[in-house]
Amino acid sequence: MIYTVTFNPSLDYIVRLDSFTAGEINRVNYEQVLGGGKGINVSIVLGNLGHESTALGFTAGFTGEEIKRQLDGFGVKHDFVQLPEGFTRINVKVKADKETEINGQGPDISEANREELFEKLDKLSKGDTLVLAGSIPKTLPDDIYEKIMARLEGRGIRIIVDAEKKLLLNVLKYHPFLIKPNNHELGDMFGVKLTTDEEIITYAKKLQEKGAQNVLISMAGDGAILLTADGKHYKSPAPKGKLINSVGAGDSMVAGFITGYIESQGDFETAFHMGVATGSASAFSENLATRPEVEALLKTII
Ligand SMILES: Nc1ncnc2c1ncn2[C@@H]1O[C@H](COP(=O)(O)OP(=O)(O)OP(=O)(O)O)[C@@H](O)[C@H]1O
Ligand SMILES: O=P(O)(O)OC[C@@]1(O)O[C@H](CO)[C@@H](O)[C@@H]1O
Repeated sequence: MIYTVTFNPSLDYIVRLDSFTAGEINRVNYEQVLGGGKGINVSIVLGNLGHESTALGFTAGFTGEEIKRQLDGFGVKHDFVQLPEGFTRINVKVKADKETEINGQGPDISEANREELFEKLDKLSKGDTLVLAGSIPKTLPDDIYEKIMARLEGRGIRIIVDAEKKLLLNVLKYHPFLIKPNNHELGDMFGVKLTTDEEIITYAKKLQEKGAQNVLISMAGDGAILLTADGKHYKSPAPKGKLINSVGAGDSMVAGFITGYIESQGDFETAFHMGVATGSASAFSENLATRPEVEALLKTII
């Protein structure tokens, strides 16, 4: 069984404008409200690709209800800890000549709420896959990722982590099966700007030295690089197409990778290509990738 955890889900309010000027009234010419947050996006795309998962995490208020309603519409199972107060954040994604994102901070989460999530995670068993993804609201301790990994250590659960900086660096000692920073996040972790593939591979190896098993570096329109635990690396260009909405492209890549890995019974190259094609299929669409869209792009890169 696959589980995703989104510590800080969001209702993404995506707007398009011909131009955007800070400090003035700007009128949009397109708007959409999508339930999101990284783990939730992974669950939605897994569902689109034909794999069942359960979305876990914390939801609150009317925005949390809307996310659950949308997940029900997609047929995605969910079992969130319901917070008694506050509301799940609204993240604003402004698409004009440049892309601007305003991500909310998220509701308060008490120790008792946290314990409720831990109890749900205690039910996972050998062979399960767990995706831990995204930022955390300010009331969660920044060792929450570590605490979960420590609690599940030695249980035979395949853990995938998609988070930034300290949240990611601190879990490497628990040997996550896969991590997926993008090239900018990889550079930020070491305080460097990475430009060439060689530099990216060098720094991705440093994450393996710190404990990560497999490292998938996404590079938006430049494709991706995968370093596997057995010392191999793979590089793929991104499929060609028109960028429409990159929100969730990285999460889609994670869902595609899991799908390829499961369907090929553990072949990393298949998983990698499926990940790249799924990321791009989402980037080329208003909504998250569907299976026919992914399969059409897959043919162009293998
Ligand atoms: N402009 C693009 N053209 C083609 N493919 C793209 C483009 N942007 C993203 N992708 C695909 O999606 C994958 C993941 O994208 P990206 O590196 O932007 O992830 P990310 O930074 O984690 O994204 P996000 O946080 O928005 O989900 C890329 O490796 C690529 O396959
Ligand atoms: O603030 P975080 O948790 O880092 O990112 C949240 C977020 O930007 O990630 C998803 C895209 O990857 C969106 O659905 C969501 O708004």
